[in-house]
Amino acid sequence: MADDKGEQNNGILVGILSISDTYYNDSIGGNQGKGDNLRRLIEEDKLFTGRVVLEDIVPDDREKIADRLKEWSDVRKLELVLTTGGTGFSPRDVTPEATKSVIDKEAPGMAIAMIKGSLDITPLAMLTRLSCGIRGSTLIINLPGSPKGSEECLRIVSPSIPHAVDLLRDSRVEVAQIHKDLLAEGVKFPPQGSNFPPGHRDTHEYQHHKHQLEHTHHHHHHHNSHGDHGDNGHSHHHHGDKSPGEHGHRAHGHQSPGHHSPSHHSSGHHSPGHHDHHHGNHHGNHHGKHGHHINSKVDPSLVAFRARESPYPIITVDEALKIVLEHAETQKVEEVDFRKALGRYLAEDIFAKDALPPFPASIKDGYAVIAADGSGLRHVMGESTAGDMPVRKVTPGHCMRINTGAPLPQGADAVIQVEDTTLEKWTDDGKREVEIKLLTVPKIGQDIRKVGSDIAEGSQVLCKGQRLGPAELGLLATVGVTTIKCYHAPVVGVMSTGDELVEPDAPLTKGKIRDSNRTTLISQLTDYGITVKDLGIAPDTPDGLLKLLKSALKNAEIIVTSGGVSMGEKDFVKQVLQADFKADIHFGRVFMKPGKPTTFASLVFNGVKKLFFSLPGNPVSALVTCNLYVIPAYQKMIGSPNPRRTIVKARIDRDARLDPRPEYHRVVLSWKPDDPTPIATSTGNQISSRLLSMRCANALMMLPPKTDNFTEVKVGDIVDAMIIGRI
Ligand SMILES: Nc1nc2c(c(=O)[nH]1)N[C@H]1C(S)=C(S)[C@@H](COP(=O)(O)OP(=O)(O)OC[C@H]3O[C@@H](n4cnc5c(N)ncnc54)[C@H](O)[C@@H]3O)O[C@H]1N2
Ligand code: MOO
Ligand SMILES: [Mg+2]
Repeated sequence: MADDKGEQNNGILVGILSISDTYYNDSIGGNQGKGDNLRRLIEEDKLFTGRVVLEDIVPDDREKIADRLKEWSDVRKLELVLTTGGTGFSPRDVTPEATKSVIDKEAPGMAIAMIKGSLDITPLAMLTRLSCGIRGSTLIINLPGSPKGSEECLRIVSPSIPHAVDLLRDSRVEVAQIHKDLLAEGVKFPPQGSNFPPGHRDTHEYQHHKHQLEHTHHHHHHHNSHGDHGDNGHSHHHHGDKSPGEHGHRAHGHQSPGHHSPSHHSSGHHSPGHHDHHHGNHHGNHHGKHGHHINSKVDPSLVAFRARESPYPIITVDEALKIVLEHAETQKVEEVDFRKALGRYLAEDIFAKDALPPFPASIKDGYAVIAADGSGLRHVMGESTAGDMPVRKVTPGHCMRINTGAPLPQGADAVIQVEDTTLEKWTDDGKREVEIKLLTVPKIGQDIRKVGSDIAEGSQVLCKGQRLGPAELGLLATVGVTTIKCYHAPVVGVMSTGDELVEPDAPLTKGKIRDSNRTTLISQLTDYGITVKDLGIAPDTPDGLLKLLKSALKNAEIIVTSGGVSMGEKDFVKQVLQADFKADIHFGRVFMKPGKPTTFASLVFNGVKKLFFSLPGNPVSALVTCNLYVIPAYQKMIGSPNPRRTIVKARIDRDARLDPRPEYHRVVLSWKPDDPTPIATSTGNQISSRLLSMRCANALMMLPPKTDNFTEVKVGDIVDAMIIGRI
């Protein structure tokens, strides 16, 4: 597994990196042939058995050189990288510095040999600064810039190169072999998927797993035969790990020996592939404030040992949501000021201590009268306005001006609205009404709200478990209950991960994209009244992730990350959660589109249960899975009796082909005048990188997975749609 036979037969895989400002500028649009002499030495003169597979020119720029060296060793997996140029004394010469910044180990002997050999030829060799070393399993050798100098130096070190490369290859094979042997001896590596499903952790299962570790293609009967192929063009059909709805047994992926398999039951031996030295953080931990180094147990250099199939069983959305809701425990009750309680759930019943209205109150602007007087003339004796209690009593033949909401004066038993009266007599200055005429016959109680007619004294106005929206908070204000018992509202921390990410206001430099997930996730959560903590961007390194996640634990109870959960060799989130935090990974894959690598984990920190939602990095996947899992979990924690999303029926506006995975197709729901069923208008291309497919979407049309007989839905079909936005 560690070595491809073909590679060995063709000799050492070599890259030649020329470093020169001048050559770089001249070379734009075409390689100027710098480094050709070295290629000839290898391929024609056969200095050693090798093949030059990559050649490039970069300017004398430390970062550019370092980036290329990292790419060639980590991604391109070259076995030998020769640099030529940038090794002198001029201020622009930075090749040795760039090299030193990326290598794990120096190989000073090679540099000494080259300098010693060159000194025999010219004393000017004293001015050559060369660095050689090893990054991962790649040997990097600096050579001088001049064709003559570089050739001489390569000749000097070439006898040692094949053996050096062999040793680096061997170490890979050896590590793999050691772990294979350990497995054969029955050393307890954590069983795969041992956290899932939660009810299946018995010893029997565990033993069963141990025996299965090497024979991983282990099929169980599924009730459901959907394979999972063809997602976004990655259409490898794996076996064994695609078992939607699989109960009772976990699916088994292929265990790579150095891979941290998903478990917290690690018996002190959780990192079989871990070397006892720690690598520096090659990628620069840009969050390091104090220069304090935190070391993750995850070794980022073991690229070759990453799992080639996900060890996490794929589970259905229903199962995933059930697990999430089981772990999202309703929080403890706390007292809060009602002004801070919008969106929260009551943990107590609320009663009215007073009646509303507390006095008989007028419903109209008009006159308080005695009904028995009938219609006709009344002498106006004064007024009752809101906010005052009238002192005078209405006597027969009299009336009192009254406003809406004002207390009914004593003696009166009806209100006549001003529209039903005429003014008969008034004072010359126009300041006083003296006599009016009622045009209608008043009835007792007319236009009067009785005491307690809105809220009776002592009655229950709110119940435990009700959500506090605007009206409910208004009721609390009305009854004067300003401190209430609610379920604790956890703080949600939101973090992006990825070396490619820059802040939205930053200019785009090479290879970078702007971080949109923090914006979408923070906004989505804030929209639900959630207190959100922005945790920033973590780099794609175990150390960087560890550091940011550690601080996240102190600041948040639910931690939402995006990115770094799939199969990439830089996808370290799951490994760090498991190896460094000993987190319980409840699931690591869900049979859905988008959102397949959605990961959910928990751990107890300082006595508090913390939940981790590690959402996929694709912008749509992150936002959809936040809606599907994070929001229901939060709702459950703050006491919602019904935390699941609302699902309605909708009519699809076009034909849509089904995906092998159940799809959450983004739509805009709208209503036509004569049709009670909403129309679901698709947002178009549903690829999970396309955030435009979420634009204005207020629902997710829940399309079933494709089967042999059922491959598409047709325009006009009625489908389930999950409401995720304002309707
Ligand atoms: N070999 C396989 N590759 C992939 C699989 C798989 O099963 N096997 N699954 C694919 C699926 S499905 C998804 S979804 C993605 C999920 O990837 P990760 O969660 O590991 O995320 P990254 O690799 O870090 O990023 C994916 C993508 O999203 C962009 N991204 C990440 N963070 C942000 C952000 N904050 N703002 C904007 N864009 C972001 C990132 O640049 C990548 O383009 O994996 C598939 N691969
Ligand atoms: O396709 Mo992934 O499942 O985009 O989220
Ligand atoms: Mg990835």
